[in-house]
Amino acid sequence: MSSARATLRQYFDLTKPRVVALIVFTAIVGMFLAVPGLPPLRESVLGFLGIWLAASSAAAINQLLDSRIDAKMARTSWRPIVVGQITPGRALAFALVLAALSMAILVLWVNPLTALLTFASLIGYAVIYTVFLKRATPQNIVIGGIAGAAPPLLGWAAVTGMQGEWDWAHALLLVLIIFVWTPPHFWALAIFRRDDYARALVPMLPVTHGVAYTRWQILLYTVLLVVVTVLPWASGMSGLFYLGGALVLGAVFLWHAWRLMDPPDELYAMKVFNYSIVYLMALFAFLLVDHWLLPWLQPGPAFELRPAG
Ligand code: HEM
Ligand SMILES: CC(C)=CCC/C(C)=C/CC/C(C)=C/COP(=O)(O)OP(=O)(O)O
Repeated sequence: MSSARATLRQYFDLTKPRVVALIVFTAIVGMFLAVPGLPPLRESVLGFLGIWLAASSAAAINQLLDSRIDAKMARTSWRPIVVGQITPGRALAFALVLAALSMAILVLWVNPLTALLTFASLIGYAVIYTVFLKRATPQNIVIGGIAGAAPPLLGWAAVTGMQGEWDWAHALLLVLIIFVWTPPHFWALAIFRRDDYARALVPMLPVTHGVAYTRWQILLYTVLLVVVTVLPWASGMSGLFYLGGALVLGAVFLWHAWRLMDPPDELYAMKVFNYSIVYLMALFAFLLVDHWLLPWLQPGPAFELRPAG
């Protein structure tokens, strides 16, 4: 690889691109669900850019502030700041440029509310979670999960400005789904990587309360997740196509969480973690496709019984 390409790759890695890709996808689904038909092109594209840049900036700040922890963990010891490929000063400058670009785009061309909510999410993850919660309590990822769960609300706000009567309720329902999904997502990985966290003195649940307790918590949150994912259908936001998909995906998640109580091997926790990612991606894809199918699947006038005359 040429050195310019290698450098580009290192800055790209600094933004946790795969996590941010799923985050941005949930924001895009929020945009589509916020309005009937297609969302306005200008606000969608600029909103997408602003949210993507902010999430990338937050990820870079996280790597900057966490570099000493990352250096102690096998999973993260390759990261560009840890191995000296990017200096802390350059990482900070890079993150500040991304954040400034994001805020400029959102304030000038989307709306101030989206900018404010996006900025709060950035601070929530990059500072409140990374600097305080992560090092302080095993509930770190539950509380910190609010920032990672916010993107559907950010997308919704970008295209509506939250002017409609039901905007907050429906957008917060999507946030609630990701919020409840985060503990099973993360704790499955944390079970497998518990030695890493113990070595780095990070109080993650499997370290502070043990693996058996963490497995119960994963099962509990997965049950809650299945219940919460029924709400978009129950509230009339989504249709039967979504409900069917959510129930099948949820049943598989429950089966995994149940098996994790007495797993066949150590690697099973990673299977659950990998499934959690497929689950969220597919769940939001179901929300999106259902939104387009809804007008066709709901009985239209052709099916209505009208009184004669
Ligand atoms: C506080 C909340 C969260 C915590 C603590 C957390 C934690 C983690 C960790 C530790 C990893 C492994 C990353 C690595 O090895 O580089 C990971 C991977 C991942 N997370 Fe999360 N996560 C959270 C929220 C989210 C959210 C909100 C999303 C998306 C909506 C997400 C999507 C992903 C994806 C796609 C991966 C796989 C990345 C890869 O394959 O490189 N996470 N998460
Ligand atoms: C503006 C906006 C939408 C912000 C979104 C913030 C964001 C990128 C959230 C992702 C959460 C995440 C990857 C947590 C990883 O935990 P960790 O940092 O403890 O994991 P690590 O050990 O892999 O670094």
